[in-house]
Amino acid sequence: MKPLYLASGSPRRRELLTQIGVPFTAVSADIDETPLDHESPSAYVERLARGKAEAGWRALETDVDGCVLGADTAVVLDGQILGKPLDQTDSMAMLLSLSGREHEVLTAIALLDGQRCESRVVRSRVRFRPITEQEAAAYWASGEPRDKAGGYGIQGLGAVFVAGLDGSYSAVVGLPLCETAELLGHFGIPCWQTLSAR
Ligand SMILES: Cc1cn([C@H]2C[C@H](O)[C@@H](COP(=O)(O)OP(=O)(O)OP(=O)(O)O)O2)c(=O)[nH]c1=O
Repeated sequence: MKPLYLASGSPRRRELLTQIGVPFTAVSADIDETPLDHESPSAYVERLARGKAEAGWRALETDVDGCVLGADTAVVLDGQILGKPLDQTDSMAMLLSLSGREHEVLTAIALLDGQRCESRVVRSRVRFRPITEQEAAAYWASGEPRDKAGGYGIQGLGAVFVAGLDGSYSAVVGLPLCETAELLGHFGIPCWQTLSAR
């Protein structure tokens, strides 16, 4: 089986990939995440996922037989991309804008080897219950929003705001496992084999 590299510094993505039993090595893939003018959220996450996979590939140098997986997640409200909060004011404004409403979470994955790159964009809808200013301040103080797109983590304390989800839970956390497993299969890296060998 080809060695797999995960081009990500996200602990969530590492945990999710571990969940489906595929052995991998994490490599860093720092790229510029500034959206282009007039770029749609879907084009944005796909470009970044591909860019992270390519940056990971360049970091490998010697292992030309390997495969590199990159991913990117964006929270989208009224067509606007909400990134990671800059500070408490930004975080609270983000959370209060999501309060009592539905938003989209887009996660793109890209898988690359020496010959080709394949990518997918997974779209989920998340509905938040109304959130008070006091709750938004207390949530910031918990430390959870800091490194997360849209300023919340569905897998953590942020779950108390989530009244509904239509889509992929793992995609909201950062790596859509159904689609990731499918792409890995296209590149000759089956999850099932590893799972049945446990
Ligand atoms: C919406 C949401 C996002 N997130 C996280 C997943 C990602 O780590 C982060 C989105 O930012 P990304 O830029 O997609 O990822 P990252 O910078 O954390 O990691 P890397 O680029 O190195 O792979 O937000 C959650 O953990 N839970 C959630 O519910």
